[in-house]
Amino acid sequence: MIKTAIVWFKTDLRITDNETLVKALEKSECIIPIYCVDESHFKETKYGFKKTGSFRAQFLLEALEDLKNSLEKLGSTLVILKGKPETEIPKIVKEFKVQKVYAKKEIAFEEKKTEQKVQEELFKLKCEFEAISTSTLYHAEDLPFSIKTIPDVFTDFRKKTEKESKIRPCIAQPTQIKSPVLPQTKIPTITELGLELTPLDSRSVLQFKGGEKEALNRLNHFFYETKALGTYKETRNGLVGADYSSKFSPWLALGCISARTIYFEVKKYETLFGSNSSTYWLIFELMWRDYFRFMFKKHQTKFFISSGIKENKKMNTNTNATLIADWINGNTSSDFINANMIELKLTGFMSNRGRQNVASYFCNELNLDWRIGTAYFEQQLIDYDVSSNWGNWAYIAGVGNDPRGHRFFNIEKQANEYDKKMEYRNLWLK
Ligand SMILES: Cc1cc2nc3c(=O)[nH]c(=O)nc-3n(C[C@H](O)[C@H](O)[C@H](O)COP(=O)(O)OP(=O)(O)OC[C@H]3O[C@@H](n4cnc5c(N)ncnc54)[C@H](O)[C@@H]3O)c2cc1C
Repeated sequence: MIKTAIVWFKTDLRITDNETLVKALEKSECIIPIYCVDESHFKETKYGFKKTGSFRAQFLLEALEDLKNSLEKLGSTLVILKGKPETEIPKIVKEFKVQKVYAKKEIAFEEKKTEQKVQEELFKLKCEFEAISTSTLYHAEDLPFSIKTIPDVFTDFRKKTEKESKIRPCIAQPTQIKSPVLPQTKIPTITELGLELTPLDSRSVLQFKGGEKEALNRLNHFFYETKALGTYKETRNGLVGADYSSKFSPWLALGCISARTIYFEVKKYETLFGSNSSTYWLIFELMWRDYFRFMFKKHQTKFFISSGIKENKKMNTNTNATLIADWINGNTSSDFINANMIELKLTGFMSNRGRQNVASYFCNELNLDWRIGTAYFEQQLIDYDVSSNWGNWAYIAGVGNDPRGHRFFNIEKQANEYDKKMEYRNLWLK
């Protein structure tokens, strides 16, 4: 038994189905829950956009507040550290004679690099480190493939995985947490992060609020209050309103809810109200989320280079600032693109249908370097998730996992099909 361990929260801001937290509690007498506010997450990237914009930052701060409250109810708290994890975590290790640090396992390049740096510093202090995979529906070890042999075509991955792999049960939340006397720390304000709170636009699909409690409220609303889950497959290409799709993405991105929790709740819903193609389709979409994560594990940094996972494919390198600004501000020649881009700018959210269209427009009609559009999404999206964002963009740019090679959306046709009555365009353009 270890005397004191740290639980380093990152994008797993929940206490239910959090294996990292539960494992640390099982193996140690007391734990120190920490979160590191790393300034570099709020700086500009090489593409000239912020790494985190105000919508996601605000959502993150709310999620931290909620996690802190939950931990306090269990007898502990959340220690907020400000600075680089590799500098700040060792300070706590020294002060509290911590023997082991538990954290969520990372898959993307920058996050893995930080994980490594922390590990190196801990090694010098003879402090152990364990990273645990907690963000996917299927555990990587339970897949019918090794990471290297996961097919580059989603359908091949899905069919075999559905047939041969099982989803592990959720892990119950702890009932009590023992911690040493910990310093009272403050969650920063959005201004302290160098950002400004953007007032909520009344046309926003939802008043997103960060935290596990809000994630569960949203699940309850979508599954039970409205039973919108039962018609999800028919409504999921919608553009207006809260319930055409689940809107789980911001909570999933920060780990306020686990994909497994959603899965088992779908199973419960199916027992109560029956299964249909809609209940299945939500799980199907969660498998896409898993897939991009596993693709990141397989191809690593390739998703950040111009040719993506397509060796040496020549791509547009155009960085025309006027075209980019017109796309961002909704000043293009397409009213459908403009409506979507204005929604993103003013709310931090855009439907999946919208995302596909604006990404295709950026790559295929404006012929710009796809990574610039991706980086703008990274700043702006309330639900930004490294693998889902870069993976989907690469897919549309024709350098990712699209078996067709290159998808070209006919924007006018899409607008006529999905916004026949101009309801969406009128909402954002008038
Ligand atoms: C260019 C582009 C960029 C995107 N960037 C992101 C991103 O940064 N973060 C993000 O979470 N999703 C991203 N998506 C995927 C998808 O658009 C959003 O997950 C979805 O619109 C969120 O709304 P929802 O929660 O109501 O989805 P629902 O339709 O209710 O789906 C349920 C969940 O399934 C997952 N999911 C659905 N579609 C996809 C998909 N295509 N890829 C991966 N996971 C999916 C999400 O976790 C989602 O919350 C992107 C898609 C495109 C085309």
